[in-house]
Amino acid sequence: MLRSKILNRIRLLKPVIDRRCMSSASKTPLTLLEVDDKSGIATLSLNRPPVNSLNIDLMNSIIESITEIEGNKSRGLILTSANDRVFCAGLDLNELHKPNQERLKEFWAVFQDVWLALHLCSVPTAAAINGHAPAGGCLLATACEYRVMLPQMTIGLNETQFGYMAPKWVMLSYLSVLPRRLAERALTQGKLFTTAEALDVGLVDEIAASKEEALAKCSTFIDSFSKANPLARSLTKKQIREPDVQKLIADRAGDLKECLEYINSPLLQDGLGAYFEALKQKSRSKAGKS
Ligand SMILES: CCCCCC/C=C\CC(=O)SCCNC(=O)CCNC(=O)[C@H](O)C(C)(C)COP(=O)(O)OP(=O)(O)OC[C@H]1O[C@@H](n2cnc3c(N)ncnc32)[C@H](O)[C@@H]1OP(=O)(O)O
Repeated sequence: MLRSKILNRIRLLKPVIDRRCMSSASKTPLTLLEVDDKSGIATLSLNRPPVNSLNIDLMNSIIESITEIEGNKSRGLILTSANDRVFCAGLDLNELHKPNQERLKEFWAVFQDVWLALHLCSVPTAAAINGHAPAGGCLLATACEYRVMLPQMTIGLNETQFGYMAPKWVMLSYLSVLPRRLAERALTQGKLFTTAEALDVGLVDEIAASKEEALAKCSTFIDSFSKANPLARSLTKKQIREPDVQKLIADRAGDLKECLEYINSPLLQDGLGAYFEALKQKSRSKAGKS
């Protein structure tokens, strides 16, 4: 009785996800999903060159893969990148800069969905962070239960550096990993932590010398649940994560409204435009040098 009550409650908490993965214009798969026959662990690799920036298609592809992993009885999920320099560059700035308003609404709803899907994923989750993970990339990593990172990369919620304030639920993801005082300072500074700093403050759990080692450490973490009953484990995770999730689910429309106003404000658009242009300039001068 109690169990079915809890299950019903959890079902209500789960976002309704009814989207099919859309292929990009180039028809390359935006995510690669492999399930290891022996271990039963699924590895989901982000595969949107050049930097796995999160557009609607990539986020839908992640959601679809998570749904598949939950349905196919995988024992755990490892999130990683097919790119060996960048785990995920965060939200696709093309979606935020001078946006089409209808598309922006869809984009924000899918962004909320992808976080909810990963944050509430019923199987154990770990991120093998084999490249830089700024902003939305950091958010994906912190939605996972465990993080292993390669040396000499950066990770953090750097939104204030390009003029944005992260939404409350994005901040909560940080607060679930970092002590409050540290999270406040890092968020207000828009700090990007180096791998060594991230380990020091507990933003990542381990450092690995190679992607293979990171994947192995993530598998070991997932194996650590072998003695736990899967249903009891997933219900426990959801109960603990519920307060953060409820804040967003209870007011998705309010979050969307706030974000649209915020993104469309001229000051933010100007700041974002300058930031994006500087990124493009840096990329051009790098290409010129090589
Ligand atoms: C309510 C307001 C919204 C709040 C929402 C809160 C949550 C998340 C917000 C975000 O995620 S916004 C995105 C923030 N992302 C960043 O600040 C990262 C920016 N990128 C980088 O720092 C670097 O690109 C990198 C990830 C460290 C990789 O460096 P690398 O040297 O390998 O590559 P680059 O030469 O810099 O870039 C290659 C190519 O990719 C383009 N690009 C990079 N990042 C993005 C991006 N986020 N969106 C779109 N495009 C991106 C970059 O311009 C280059 O393109 P070309 O100029 O060569 O065409």
